[in-house]
Amino acid sequence: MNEDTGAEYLTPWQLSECVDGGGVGVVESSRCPTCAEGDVVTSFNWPWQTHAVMAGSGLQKVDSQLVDGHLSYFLGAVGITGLTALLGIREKGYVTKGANQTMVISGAAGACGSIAGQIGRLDGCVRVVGICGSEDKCKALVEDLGFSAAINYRQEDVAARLKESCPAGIDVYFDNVGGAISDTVIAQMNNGGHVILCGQISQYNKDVPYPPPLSEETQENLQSKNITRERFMVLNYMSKVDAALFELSQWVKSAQIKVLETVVNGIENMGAAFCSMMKGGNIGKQIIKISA
Ligand SMILES: NC(=O)C1=CN([C@@H]2O[C@H](COP(=O)(O)OP(=O)(O)OC[C@H]3O[C@@H](n4cnc5c(N)ncnc54)[C@H](OP(=O)(O)O)[C@@H]3O)[C@@H](O)[C@H]2O)C=CC1
Ligand SMILES: CCCCCC(=O)/C=C/[C@H]1[C@H](O)CC(=O)[C@@H]1CCCCCCC(=O)O
Repeated sequence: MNEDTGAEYLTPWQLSECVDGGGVGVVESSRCPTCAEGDVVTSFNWPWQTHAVMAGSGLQKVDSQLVDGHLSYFLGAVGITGLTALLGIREKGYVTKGANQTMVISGAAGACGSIAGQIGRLDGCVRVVGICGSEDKCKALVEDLGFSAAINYRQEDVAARLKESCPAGIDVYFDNVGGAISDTVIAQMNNGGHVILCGQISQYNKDVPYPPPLSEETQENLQSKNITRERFMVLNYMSKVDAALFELSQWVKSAQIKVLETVVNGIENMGAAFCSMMKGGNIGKQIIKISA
């Protein structure tokens, strides 16, 4: 929403132009050789409209069998969110089966975080601990998604609860939020650990570059313990997308990954749903359903 997004892959929304974001839908009629009526298509630049005329070149055709007809999964678990979780862990997490690793995830009950924790477990971490913003979210992580433990950062002492729930320290940290939560996690990481620098949502309203600068203490912690913390951006791994989507699809279909969504009906509720998501009103992927 800023005049300059600071990221070359995202252009700012313009006043008086239609807002856009990730979307999925069905082609109603087509004059484009690559899209036919009935095709299911997705785009990162889907206009917030009930109907739109879109250029075929900006649409990706998808196979609805990959999600057993549950089209919204193409925006979440079997889409950019699932890819972010899977490729983030595989490219930057260095998870190794049999290595007895503990993974911590911040923003753990959100779209990326809820999938990342489940993949951490499937890839071989022996403990997976989530940090999130409500008791309901903590309950969902442990009881529905199989996390080892969950910490409510709004009500609990995060440092003390991490000590309790990660008795062997932290080896891998999937960071969605940055700020004080991440400083606390990094302080308890083991030598040779890995931070997956996925996002820093707690800092997005500040006028700072990405990634936001770290405190001296946290920088010193990373250096002295030889912890890697490399920037991860899903768009840099497009050659791996097809295989990754197939893997995510298989996990979702076989219920090895459970998908959480918060669904709001009606285009008139899109703005409110977006703001709610930024404040933690969602569990899993925030979806707005425009029509069946
Ligand atoms: N690197 C990449 O390629 C990509 C990175 N991302 C990043 O992944 C992260 C998660 O995105 P996404 O899954 O879409 O969104 P989520 O579904 O996780 O929704 C955002 C969540 O962030 C949490 N949150 C908001 N403000 C704060 C805060 N100040 N401190 C701690 N938590 C906060 C809220 O949960 P709670 O109730 O727990 O506070 C909220 O539900 C973001 O940082 C995003 O930028 C996303 C896509 C690609
Ligand atoms: C033009 C297509 C963009 C598709 C990639 C994507 O999904 C980006 C999503 C951003 C969303 O619009 C808001 C965010 O928080 C997402 C990504 C932010 C990534 C954090 C920074 C990563 C980096 O630049 O290193």
